[in-house]
Amino acid sequence: MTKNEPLLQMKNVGISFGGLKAVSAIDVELNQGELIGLIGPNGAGKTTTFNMLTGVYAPTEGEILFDGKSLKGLQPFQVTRRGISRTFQNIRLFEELSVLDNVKVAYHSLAKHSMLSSILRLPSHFKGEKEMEEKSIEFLKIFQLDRYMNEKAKNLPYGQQRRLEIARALAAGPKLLLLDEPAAGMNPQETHELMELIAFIRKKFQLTILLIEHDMPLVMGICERIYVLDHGQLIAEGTPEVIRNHPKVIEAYLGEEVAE
Ligand SMILES: Nc1ncnc2c1ncn2[C@@H]1O[C@H](COP(=O)(O)OP(=O)(O)OP(=O)(O)O)[C@@H](O)[C@H]1O
Repeated sequence: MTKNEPLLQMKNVGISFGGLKAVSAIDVELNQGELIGLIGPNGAGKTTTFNMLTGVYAPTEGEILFDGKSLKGLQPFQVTRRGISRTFQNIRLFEELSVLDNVKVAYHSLAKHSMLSSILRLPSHFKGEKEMEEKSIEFLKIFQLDRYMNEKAKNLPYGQQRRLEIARALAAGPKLLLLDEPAAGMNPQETHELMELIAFIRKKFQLTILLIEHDMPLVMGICERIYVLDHGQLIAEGTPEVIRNHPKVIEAYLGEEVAE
């Protein structure tokens, strides 16, 4: 990737499920370090877009370039290794595992030490394991979750479970972080803390972030630019100010949420 090239380029990317065009030839560009929103009414194609970016679905049209290289044909774990991590709309933690193990699992998926050394329990395995544990604890500290590290994930309060999901996504060392409705189900206080956390991790880890969110004050408050999807089409793109006043966006939302 040259210095001025976007980190992510979606060129005419779309996908059909049978007769339904869920996403239709969209163009999205994210520059290194940007925090960008992806909004739209229910069923607009936002999560489907994330699924195409992470190798869950293969686009039926267009191409996706990440860090200058095509993502075509990659499986989700390969996309993670290239540097794209995500969280899910419905929290997906290993509920019965400890908070610490939930983060360690993310390291395991990237582990450099070989399967053989792990089976044979060679010294390199223990070194790798110890390093993973130390790094995982570091992440938990950043998210103020270290005091819960031996607790089962399912026992954490809801807002903390969402934070743990983000911690786990970050443990994979992404360049691009995709957050799918991270504030869903949070109370205003938790949402406010989440906004601060997103701003903080973005700086600390020099991340580029794409954020799906229905909480308009949150999106308008922290995103530099916003893409708006409606019925699988990209209907607008621009700064929060532009989006707030965009006739097509107001129409898609029936003028309510965005104008507030
Ligand atoms: N695997 C699939 N098979 C068939 N249709 C699908 C599949 N995945 C998504 N769709 C359809 O694609 C459209 C877009 O769905 P998507 O979940 O991306 O919307 P969304 O914008 O994320 O909505 P929400 O805000 O409700 O989460 C919907 O009509 C949905 O039913």
